Amino acid sequence: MIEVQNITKRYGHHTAIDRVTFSVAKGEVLAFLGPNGAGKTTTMRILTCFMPATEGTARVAGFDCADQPLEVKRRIGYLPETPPVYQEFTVTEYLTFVGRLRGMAGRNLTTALDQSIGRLELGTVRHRLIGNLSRGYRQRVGLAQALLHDPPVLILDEPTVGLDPKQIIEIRELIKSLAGSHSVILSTHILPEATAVCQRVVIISGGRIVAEDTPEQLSARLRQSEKISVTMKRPPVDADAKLRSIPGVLNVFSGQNPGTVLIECVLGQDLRDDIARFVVSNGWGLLELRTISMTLEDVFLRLTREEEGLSQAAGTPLADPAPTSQETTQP
Ligand SMILES: Nc1ncnc2c1ncn2[C@@H]1O[C@H](COP(=O)(O)OP(=O)(O)OP(=O)(O)O)[C@@H](O)[C@H]1O
Repeated sequence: MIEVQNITKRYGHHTAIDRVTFSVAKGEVLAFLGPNGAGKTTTMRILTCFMPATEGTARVAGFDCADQPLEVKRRIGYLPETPPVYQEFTVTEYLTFVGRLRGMAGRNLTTALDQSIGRLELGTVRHRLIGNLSRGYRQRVGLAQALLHDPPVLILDEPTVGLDPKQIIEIRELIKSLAGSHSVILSTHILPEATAVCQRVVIISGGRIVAEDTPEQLSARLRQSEKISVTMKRPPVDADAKLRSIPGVLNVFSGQNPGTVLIECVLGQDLRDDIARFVVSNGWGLLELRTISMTLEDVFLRLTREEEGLSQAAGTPLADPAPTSQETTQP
């Protein structure tokens, strides 16, 4: 339903997104997860035909976002980060206005309005001015306008930001209820949101996709990953490279504490013995060696710490991450 192929967007000399590729199937809810400035909004704006990509193609329901924007927009409901609501309108006035912009009229419009108001539980406030509504209700009005024309594709940019916990749960439940009948991209920087609501997660950092999988697979890989933290008294400058030569070692990351490294090992192999012998036989002074378990959050942080030297190739699987010199060894 959504096909994004190698899109790059440059603002002047700044590359906001770099060869981003992903797809969303019919009825699937995809989380687009990344820290601030990762390139989420830029990607959403290209998909919603707000602006063109510098390179690459984006297609929605078979239509090209750059060449067939009207066809694309007909099939998309978009909730930007700040809901595009007019404070001076009542909820009904505003949704009627949006419906007319979408070419709806008469019975069609009335039915769509009632459905949308019912779905978002806006009945009690439908005649109130939007400017007098709480942040949560305004967000619901924003969602109501996105759903009004019952589009097959929904693009929601940080839909729960600024909501209270009860409202967050309600909005998440609503998004979950859209799965199956709608293809949804949910942009978020909140990891639990991605795992709670979505069937698949794309992690973007520094404008590049650094991981893509189901939340279950991401978690499972981490649970099964073998991670060993080693602290040495006298490691040589090339200790990382040397440790990487031990059979079964996938990657070695330098820790923030001098002398500490995090070693990632092949799944299912306990290399503590090999590593201990290697360090001791080289006379590096073994001070501490322990296995650590990384949570999904840890890996998300590592993958998204682009300012700290991340150099992952796009789509690199989590089980085989590229080394970064800034890795911490704390779980
Ligand atoms: N109009 C613009 N001109 C120049 N640079 C821009 C523009 N819009 C975004 N950027 C830059 O592009 C990068 C990606 O921004 P983008 O807004 O897409 O990130 P984001 O993941 O949506 O972050 P946030 O969650 O903070 O909105 C950032 O470095 C940002 O400063």
